Amino acid sequence: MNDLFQIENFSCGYSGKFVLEDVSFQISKGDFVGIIGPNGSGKTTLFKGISGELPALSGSSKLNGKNLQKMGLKEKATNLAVVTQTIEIGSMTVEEYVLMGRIPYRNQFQFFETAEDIAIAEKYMELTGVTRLRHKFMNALSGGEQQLAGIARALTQEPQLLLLDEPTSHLDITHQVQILNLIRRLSRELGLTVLMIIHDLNLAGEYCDSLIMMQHGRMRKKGVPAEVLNYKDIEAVYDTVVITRINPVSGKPVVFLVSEEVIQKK
Ligand SMILES: Nc1ncnc2c1ncn2[C@@H]1O[C@H](COP(=O)(O)OP(=O)(O)OP(=O)(O)O)[C@@H](O)[C@H]1O
Repeated sequence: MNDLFQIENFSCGYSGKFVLEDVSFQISKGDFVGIIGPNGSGKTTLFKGISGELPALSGSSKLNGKNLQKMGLKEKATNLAVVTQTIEIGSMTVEEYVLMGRIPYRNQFQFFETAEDIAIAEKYMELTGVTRLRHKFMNALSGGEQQLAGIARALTQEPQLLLLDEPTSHLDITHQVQILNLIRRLSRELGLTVLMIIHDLNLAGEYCDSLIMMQHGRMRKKGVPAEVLNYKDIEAVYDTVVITRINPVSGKPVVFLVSEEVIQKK
């Protein structure tokens, strides 16, 4: 088996109350998996469970067979990187912020970054398009620019598993496509394994190898985009009328919304 990540019968929540229940799935190395589902369906809670921010109420999540909940901080940080929706920025430059991704690799008596650390940070700043912002303070960036710097830092961590919570929510279409193309490429070429929460069903369908659809804190469906993005499941989960078609160029599913006014005229 080449599963890099396995989560089994996993449940977690807040103040000991279940929010996420009995989630099980596996991800192979190099797979790009999207998590979709309506607001409040448990997507971010799942990430908090995987990263160990929330304790497991039952079940386990394993990376390379090792229980993530039991991993030490340093070991976890060299294996797992998380980009959350809100970025803790403080007053530091983009370059300093991105270089923080190398901290887990420092030994006990090392206070400064190495030439290798700098080269790795440079590479990912370039790939994410933030090199031109390197001397700017993080708190002087737009939401989208902060998001790009957050992704640059997570990639600089060179994790095996990358968790991205809505990485494109503040980005214009140029940067959405640039970032998703980059992640796609890194997963194909370097074997980076990615789990990404994404609300845009069309981007999810276009870019992800497979999708996990969440509903009421449970996993409703998992499969390739064509299996998951069908109108019956989408309408049941989102309580919204949709039409699905196939993108004539990519062959991937596309979801159209229809306004109430048009539905009433039909
Ligand atoms: N800190 C918290 N304490 C208690 N309940 C919480 C907390 N954070 C989230 N919840 C609850 O857990 C449920 C799932 O929330 P979660 O943030 O995982 O949803 P989500 O699918 O990521 O939603 P969204 O798409 O809006 O980001 C919601 O009902 C939410 O109110």
